[in-house]
Amino acid sequence: MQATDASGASRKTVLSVRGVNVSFGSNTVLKDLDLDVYRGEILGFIGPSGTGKSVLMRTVLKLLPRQSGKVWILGHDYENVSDAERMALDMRLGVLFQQGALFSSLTVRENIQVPMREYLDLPQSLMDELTMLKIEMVGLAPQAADRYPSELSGGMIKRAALARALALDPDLVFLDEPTSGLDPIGAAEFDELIARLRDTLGLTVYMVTHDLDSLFSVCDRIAVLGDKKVKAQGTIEEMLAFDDEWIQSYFHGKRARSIVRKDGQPNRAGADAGTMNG
Ligand SMILES: Nc1ncnc2c1ncn2[C@@H]1O[C@H](COP(=O)(O)OP(=O)(O)OP(=O)(O)O)[C@@H](O)[C@H]1O
Repeated sequence: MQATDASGASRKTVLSVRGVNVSFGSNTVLKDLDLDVYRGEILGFIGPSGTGKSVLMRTVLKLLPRQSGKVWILGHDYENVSDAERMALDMRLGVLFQQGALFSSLTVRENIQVPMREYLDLPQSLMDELTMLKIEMVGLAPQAADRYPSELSGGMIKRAALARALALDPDLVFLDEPTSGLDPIGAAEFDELIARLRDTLGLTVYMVTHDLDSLFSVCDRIAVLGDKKVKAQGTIEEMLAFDDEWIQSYFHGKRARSIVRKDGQPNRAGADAGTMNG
């Protein structure tokens, strides 16, 4: 699908959400929500706690039902595809859930091979080879392959979970708060890794985050959830100038001061130094 942005440039849409409504009983979480994610971008998805960022990600992935609305992924109506098309589409998506969600009884190698076993029919030797490539790609030492999640640090768990999300060479990856729980240096390194993978693999990244550093240092665009819909989307510069109380206090509040300059422009040096997190 092609879309035209505000500058008139044509961009390929890899995820398109239109008019999505999600309620749990009388609790309406998302109402008439629209969102586009473009090929090759890193989109940061933010919003106050409990407003439905995870619900949207899970709804898009069909892990939660929606009452109405449409979701197109990589040009396909995700609701109306055959089982075979759905499987082919699922292989092009990678997901990193909050806390990593690795299987605790499996080693890192076995965790990474779960999607390979589910979707591919490969000899064990080839799976082992591919696994070691993924491990290297996310910056883990080869010895990490035989460790169990309980033997890994928080940062290693995130990297292992990312390696699993990349197991099938996806086009689009969903990351739910990938840097939460990491110290500022670990978080900055993880951001760099995501940016590098986007550049080298041509990934499109949909990232739910609370991390101001990530927004400033790696996100190309930001979408803000509020009032049950996407109430603003654009570049960091556009967000800094956006006339909305929550967005202003988010980007100009106490936490943000070291990464937003007095003139309201992003202080890239401050962001790169990884001085803020969480
Ligand atoms: N399976 C579910 N059943 C019922 N209510 C749910 C379910 N999942 C989420 N909710 C509700 O949906 C709302 C949004 O939750 P969600 O976890 O998406 O928020 P969030 O924006 O991701 O929050 P945070 O930033 O704190 O992670 C909350 O009110 C939550 O209680």
